[in-house]
Amino acid sequence: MLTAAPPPAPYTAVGLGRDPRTQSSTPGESFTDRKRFATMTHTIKGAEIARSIRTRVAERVAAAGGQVPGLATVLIGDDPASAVYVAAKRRAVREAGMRDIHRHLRHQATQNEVAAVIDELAGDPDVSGILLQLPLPAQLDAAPLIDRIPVTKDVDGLTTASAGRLARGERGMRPCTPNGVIELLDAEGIELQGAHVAVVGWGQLVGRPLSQLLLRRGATVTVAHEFTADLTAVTRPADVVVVATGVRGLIGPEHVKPGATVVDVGIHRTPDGLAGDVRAAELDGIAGRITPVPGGVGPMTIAMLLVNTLQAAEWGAERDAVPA
Ligand SMILES: Nc1nc2c(c(=O)[nH]1)N[C@@H](CN(C=O)c1ccc(C(=O)N[C@@H](CCC(=O)O)C(=O)O)cc1)CN2
Repeated sequence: MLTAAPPPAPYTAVGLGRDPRTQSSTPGESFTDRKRFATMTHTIKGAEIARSIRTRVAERVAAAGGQVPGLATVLIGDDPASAVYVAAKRRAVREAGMRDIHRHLRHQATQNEVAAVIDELAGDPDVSGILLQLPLPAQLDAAPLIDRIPVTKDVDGLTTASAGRLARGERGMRPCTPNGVIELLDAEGIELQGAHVAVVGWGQLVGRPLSQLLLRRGATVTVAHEFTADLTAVTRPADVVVVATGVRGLIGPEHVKPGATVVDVGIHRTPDGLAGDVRAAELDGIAGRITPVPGGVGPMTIAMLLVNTLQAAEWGAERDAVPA
């Protein structure tokens, strides 16, 4: 059944319209003026929130006994960042008491070789979920490979079928990072219904699915990107700004309304360590809340992958159940 998104409701965030931090600044106002109203910027502890989700998943796995959920990770090539992420996912799977299944193909793997591995995992009853780590080497076409993953095992929520289910508001797997962003906002008690959320980034992994999830929560969503002509005009009115562009340091104080929540999905490896798409230090005392890099959204991606794998195992058990 097609269900409509919930109607907009009055914005219920505490203090809106009274707290000067939440009021848009007037034209010509300097950042120094805006800082006059500043209070402490709260750092959203994504790593802690992720840890508590992972603990709850592990408890559910232990309580279920019998059928152990299994996650199959497929890594092609030797991209160092991908290797780090896959290793972290596999560690999290084992810590949760799940079965860790892994396939590593050489960088030159062909489309047919990868397809054969996915087909083999798709038919394996011990595999509850399949994850094809992205990005793939240039000779491979990701979309048809992702679409070989059965929708019931699509723990990344990236198949065409899962994306369609999300667009239509039907039951299905949601991509891990956008799901993690919503979890973070919920954990912080940020009211989404009626809030104005600016999503900066249009990618399939984060921006597009996140905008759909937010719409279904009753947020007023504006989607922008690094080529938006006047990005500030889009982000400054927003109560929540989520940034997933892959452009390091794109967002600074000029883009953010005092008191707004800023969620940084970007991760860049620099000589000074990890950095995000947001110039976080410059937002101190301006943003009401901000996610750090590292320790913000990244760990949530892995926690939500475990949640999806548990869900996939439950769907697998339902599918395999013999009717009485
Ligand atoms: N098939 C997929 N590929 C990719 C996805 C995805 O969701 N599915 N997302 C990203 C990368 N990613 C997961 O794969 C990911 C990114 C970051 C983290 C994380 O925990 N980051 C830490 C820092 C760790 C480090 O980089 O040293 C943090 O932010 O604190 C986990 C997973 C692209 N590919």
